[in-house]
Amino acid sequence: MSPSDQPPVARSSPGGLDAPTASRRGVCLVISAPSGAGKSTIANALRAADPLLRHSVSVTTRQPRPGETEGVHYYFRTREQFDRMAETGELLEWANVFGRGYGTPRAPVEAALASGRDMVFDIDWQGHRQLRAALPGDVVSLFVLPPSLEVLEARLRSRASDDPAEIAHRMAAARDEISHWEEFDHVIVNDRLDRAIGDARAVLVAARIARARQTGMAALVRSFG
Ligand SMILES: Nc1nc2c(ncn2[C@@H]2O[C@H](COP(=O)(O)OP(=O)(O)O)[C@@H](O)[C@H]2O)c(=O)[nH]1
Ligand SMILES: Nc1ncnc2c1ncn2[C@@H]1O[C@H](COP(=O)(O)OP(=O)(O)O)[C@@H](O)[C@H]1O
Repeated sequence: MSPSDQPPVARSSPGGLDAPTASRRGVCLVISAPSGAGKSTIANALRAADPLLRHSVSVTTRQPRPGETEGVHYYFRTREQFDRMAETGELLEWANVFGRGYGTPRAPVEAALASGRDMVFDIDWQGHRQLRAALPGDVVSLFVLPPSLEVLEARLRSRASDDPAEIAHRMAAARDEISHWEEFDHVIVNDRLDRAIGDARAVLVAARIARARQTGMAALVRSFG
C-alpha cells in the first residue's frame, strides 16, 4: 500500500481528529437513553473534545427550556410546521416522544456525511431504528443506562428543566425506552460521568477506525484497476 492509499486513521491522537476528506464518508453516532440518563451531557462532552464532530440539531414541537437556543439545541416548530416537514420528506426520521414531535432534518446529515464529517445524534429508539434503515452502514449506536431508576428520577429532578408532571411522564416512559437496549450496538451505564464519556469516546474511535479500514480497502481494490 503506498502512503497515499493509507486510510485516514488518526495519526495525531486516537480520537480521529484529522481533517475530513470527501473520500471518507462520515459516520453517525446515535446516543439514546431514557430521559435524564445523561445522553446530552455525554454528547456535549464528545463534541467539546472534538470540534469536528457535528451535532445533528433536531426539530421539535416541544417548548424551549430556559437556556435553550433556536438552531443550537433544537429547531422549535409548531405541530403544523413539523407535520409539513415530515410530509415533504425534509426529515430523515421522526417520532412522537412524550406526546411531542421530534425529527432529524435530512439535508445537514446528508451534506455532513458526504463531506466526511462525523455526526452525533441524541434521538430515541424509534429514531435509531429509522436512521439505521435510512443510512445502512453509516450508523453506530450507543444506549446509555442510568445506574438505577431512582438515580434517573433524582437526575431529572436536579436538572430542574421539567415540571413534576413532565418528570412523572418521562419516568413512566423510561422502562419502555430501556426495553429497546438490545437493538443497540453498545450499552454503557452512566454512573461515573468521566468513565461514561471515556466509553462513548471509545465507541466513536472504533467506528472511525472501522470506517477508515473500509475506505482504505476500497482505495486498495481500486488501485488494482
Ligand atoms: N426520534 C427522535 N427522537 C428525538 C429527536 N430529538 C430528540 N429526541 C428524543 O426525544 C426525547 C426527549 O428529548 P428532550 O425533550 O430534549 O428531553 P431530554 O432527552 O430529557 O433532554 C429524548 O429521548 C431524545 O433522545 C429526533 O430528532 N428524533
Ligand atoms: N454521571 C452522572 N452523574 C451525576 N449527574 C449526571 C451524570 N450524567 C448526567 N448527569 C446530570 O443528570 C441530568 C440529566 O442529564 P442529561 O444529559 O440532561 O440527560 P438526557 O439528555 O439523557 O435527558 C443533568 O443535570 C446532568 O448534569
